[in-house]
Amino acid sequence: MAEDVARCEAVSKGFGDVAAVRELDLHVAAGEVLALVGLNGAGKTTLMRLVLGMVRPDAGRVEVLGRPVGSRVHWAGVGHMVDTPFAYPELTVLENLRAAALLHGVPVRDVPAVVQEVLGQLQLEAYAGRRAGTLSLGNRQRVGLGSALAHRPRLLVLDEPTNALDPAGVVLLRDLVVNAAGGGAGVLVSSHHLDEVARIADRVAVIHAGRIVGELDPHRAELEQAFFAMVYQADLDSRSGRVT
Ligand SMILES: Nc1ncnc2c1ncn2[C@@H]1O[C@H](COP(=O)(O)OP(=O)(O)OP(=O)(O)O)[C@@H](O)[C@H]1O
Repeated sequence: MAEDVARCEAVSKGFGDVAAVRELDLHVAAGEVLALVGLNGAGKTTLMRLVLGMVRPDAGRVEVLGRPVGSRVHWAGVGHMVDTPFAYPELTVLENLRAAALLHGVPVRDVPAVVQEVLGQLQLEAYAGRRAGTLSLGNRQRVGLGSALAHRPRLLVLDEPTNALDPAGVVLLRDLVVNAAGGGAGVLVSSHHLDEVARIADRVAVIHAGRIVGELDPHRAELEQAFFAMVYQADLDSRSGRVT
């Protein structure tokens, strides 16, 4: 069985009186794409930020690449795009990709080839010399994805990576995610687009009110209907006191 590249055990995180993530268990195995779907405010971003060590859990344990977050996680083995795609606005696209590769530990001699490959994969060649701050949101998202992927991470965490992409970008992303998993990476990706998720995910976890309330088979028909049925049932269970 493939090793887990990310693992959450009974993880909780609150903000004031909002329980954003509640006693949540999750694992992502090497070579699989796990999609996280949920309504607005369900806890997707918070969960990803917990996995990436960007916020500290109130309770529970998060492990990345076999190490508890908070200890010596090999972060160079992780790639992510969460929240607004990160890019240094004053640097060009090429310089941003170079910086990301170096920061993620790509050996200096390999950086030019890695950057050229990513420019090609994300069809950013025409923008290589443009300052990132002058790009459209979709192209910044492509740079963010390139920065997350260039070093071939073992764990890839992408929060709604398609939200600013055009249809061509969506197709590119799909291929990149599937290829990353094919190469052995574990991918945790959130999305609001169930159709899109069905094309790339091995498993689909439904998060609702901070909990994983079930998994959907991405190959089943009527995925949307099954999603809403699961969310509705979770609300009923919670009201009837079966889940607090
Ligand atoms: N820094 C914060 N301070 C206060 N509340 C927060 C903070 N971050 C998240 N929350 C709250 O936690 C809950 C979960 O938010 P989160 O952003 O994780 O949801 P989401 O599933 O990613 O939503 P969306 O689909 O809208 O992006 C929400 O009620 C949100 O308002």
